[in-house]
Amino acid sequence: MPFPLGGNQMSWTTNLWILPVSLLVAAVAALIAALVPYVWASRRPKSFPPGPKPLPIIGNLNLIPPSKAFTLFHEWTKQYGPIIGLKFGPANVVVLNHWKDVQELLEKRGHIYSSRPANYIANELICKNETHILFAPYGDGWKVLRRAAQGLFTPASLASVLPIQEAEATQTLYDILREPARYYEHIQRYTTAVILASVFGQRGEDFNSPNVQALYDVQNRFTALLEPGAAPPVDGITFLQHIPESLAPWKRRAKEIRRDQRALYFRLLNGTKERMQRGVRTGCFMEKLLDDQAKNGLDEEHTTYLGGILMEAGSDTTSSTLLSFLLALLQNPLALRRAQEDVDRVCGVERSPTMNDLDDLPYIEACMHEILRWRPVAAGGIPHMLTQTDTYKGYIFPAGTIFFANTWAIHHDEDEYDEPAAFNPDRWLGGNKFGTKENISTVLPNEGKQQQQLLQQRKTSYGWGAGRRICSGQKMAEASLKINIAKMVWAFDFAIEGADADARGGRRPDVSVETGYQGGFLVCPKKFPVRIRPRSDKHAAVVRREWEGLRGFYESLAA
Ligand code: HEM
Repeated sequence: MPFPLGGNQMSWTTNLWILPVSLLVAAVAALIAALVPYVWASRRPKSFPPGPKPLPIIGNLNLIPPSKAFTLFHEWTKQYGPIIGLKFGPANVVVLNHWKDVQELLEKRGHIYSSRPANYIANELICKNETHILFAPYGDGWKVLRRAAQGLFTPASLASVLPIQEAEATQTLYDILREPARYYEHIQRYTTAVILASVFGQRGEDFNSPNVQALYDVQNRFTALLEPGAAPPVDGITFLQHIPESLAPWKRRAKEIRRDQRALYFRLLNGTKERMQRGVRTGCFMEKLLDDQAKNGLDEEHTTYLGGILMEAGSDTTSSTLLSFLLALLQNPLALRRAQEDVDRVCGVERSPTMNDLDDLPYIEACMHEILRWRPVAAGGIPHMLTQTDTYKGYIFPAGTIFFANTWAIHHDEDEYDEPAAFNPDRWLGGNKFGTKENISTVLPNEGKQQQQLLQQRKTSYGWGAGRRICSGQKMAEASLKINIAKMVWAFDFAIEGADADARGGRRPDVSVETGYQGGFLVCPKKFPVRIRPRSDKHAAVVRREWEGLRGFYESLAA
């Protein structure tokens, strides 16, 4: 039957030609119809904060680099001010670059600024059923997970983890003494081993241990898949979610990550369960979680994932920060000497620092604050989503707007900090609680009440996020950072590889966040050349002796 277009005088060949053209026209019309809502949605909303002009459909995505966008946003503050409004396709995005706005919005108005944006790959393909506390939307599911997680972070639980953190830091010194060239892996091992022991009661003896390896492998693949460009923009242009798996390699990758992640998390949980069945308990967090499963309202799946995700959240965040610290020492050798004076004053050469010493080590504390400021590990912030329309400083933020607290800009603000690009722990001394320029954070009596209140609520670091989603593991991470910083500077001299005694010459490492750091979601230095030597034979002997003394402790944990 001829195609009824153009009358009966048309030949059959013309009809055959018209058929595909009309199909094409219909397809193009359907595509245009499908895209119209996206073109419409990529326009800037009314009274939105200033920002670059968006393009149809993609909005400002053409301007956003695949990683380290936080430095670009910081740069843009000169043009647009501290609150920047952007369009990521149809999504409204606001970047907050000043701590005061983070405090006013994410913190004070936390009841509406605490959800997470849709993340199809993380929430629907990899960690289904709201099992991932970091990605879960604000609501009952997240609240149950958060409440259960808090069990690990009560003062009593945190105190019970301190001996593990100290023991693992002692092993890290021993590992670095034996194999200084593998310093990077030894530090990565430390953070995973602490969570393996405190959460699962299991041992992460070496970076090559199967569980440590499996964690970093799955974690790296997971974060790589979430990087912009690794998959089509399925959260903005949602019909792309329906691409069949045979045409979507990213779906296959997600499936494989899910398979390997589940295998690891269930293997760990089963290991803990088997040990409990044999009547052996280490007091780890999973034991409590399994005992209280009914009370916590967590099923097997959510219990397993909570443990696994604590390991994810606590591993490369803390290790990347410690690695940045070593890099910083190469930029500022004076800070190393000052830190060594601090620990020597308290410990001498007979023993390395312990948890009990930390309150007497102000320079070590200053080093921790400074490294969190200089190289905040989640520098661009973890996105928060607004759940109802809000107004602020004359702007209107529609419900669903995504907020980033740009920690990089907050902590590199030249109005707040002297020479923000320099690693200088001294800025935190002399009672300077925020490491800021003189007097800038002082609460003045003649200041308005609201301003006074704001200054009183200021956080030392915004590197832990803000509001109801603030990092649950902050206290645990701080203890890890301080004990490792204290022990490492006590035991070793860190210098530029190939340099003379005054650290002149040699292979200068690249400290630039742009070029010396890996791409990706977390700010982690690339492996850098560093010469690590024990400060003396005596220091080396103490490191060996202290490690030997802890053998029994390590053996109490399952391999
Ligand atoms: C230097 C180390 C660490 C840094 C800088 C860090 C930073 C952060 C940041 C920025 C967030 C997002 C906060 C927000 O959305 O406002 C976060 C969330 C979280 N962190 Fe950490 N973190 C660290 C270590 C840890 C450790 C050791 C643990 C646990 C063992 C942990 C557990 C969590 C959890 C469970 C969340 C999810 C909170 C939620 O969405 O409700 N973190 N962390």
